[in-house]
Amino acid sequence: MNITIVTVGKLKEKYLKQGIDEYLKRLSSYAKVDIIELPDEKAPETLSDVEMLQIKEKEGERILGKISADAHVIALAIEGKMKSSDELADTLDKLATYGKSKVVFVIGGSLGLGTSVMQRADEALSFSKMTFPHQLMRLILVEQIYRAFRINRGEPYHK
Ligand SMILES: C[S@@+](CC[C@H](N)C(=O)[O-])C[C@H]1O[C@@H](n2cnc3c(N)ncnc32)[C@H](O)[C@@H]1O
Repeated sequence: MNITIVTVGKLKEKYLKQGIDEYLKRLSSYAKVDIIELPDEKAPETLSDVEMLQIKEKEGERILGKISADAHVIALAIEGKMKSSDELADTLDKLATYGKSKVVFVIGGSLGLGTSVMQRADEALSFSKMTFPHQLMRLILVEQIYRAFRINRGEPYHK
């Protein structure tokens, strides 16, 4: 399976980078996982609703430019559907079974994801009602993808 994580905004924190690299290393035995980091638009503190929409759509164009037509897209969104780790594992297992070998996870920037990306997404996945910074979300996501592969292989993983 080819997994791509498309993210908006730079990963600046060294401690998060180390954690992400560790999970990418572990994941390399199970799947090809690539991270595409896209630049974010400058977002000053005070923005009108229209300006916010414009920023999200500009970032959205960049995101959509990285997604091929045959990919299954999972957009990370607070208002998406919550899943257990077993359910995410099952989703990835079913996609592999039905020949969907390209899976793209999308993490938005500080304003979130725009309408065009949400419309392209095959599903929206929520990690809780809480808001996580995009950099931390990247680490949480790679850990959960790793956990999913371990679950699907029936391999032990600390609870
Ligand atoms: C700082 S958050 C954006 C917050 C923005 N106000 C919103 O409502 O989407 C950056 C990105 O991290 C991801 N994210 C943050 N918290 C999340 C959660 N609880 N579940 C799923 N994705 C989340 C989303 O992709 C979001 O676009």
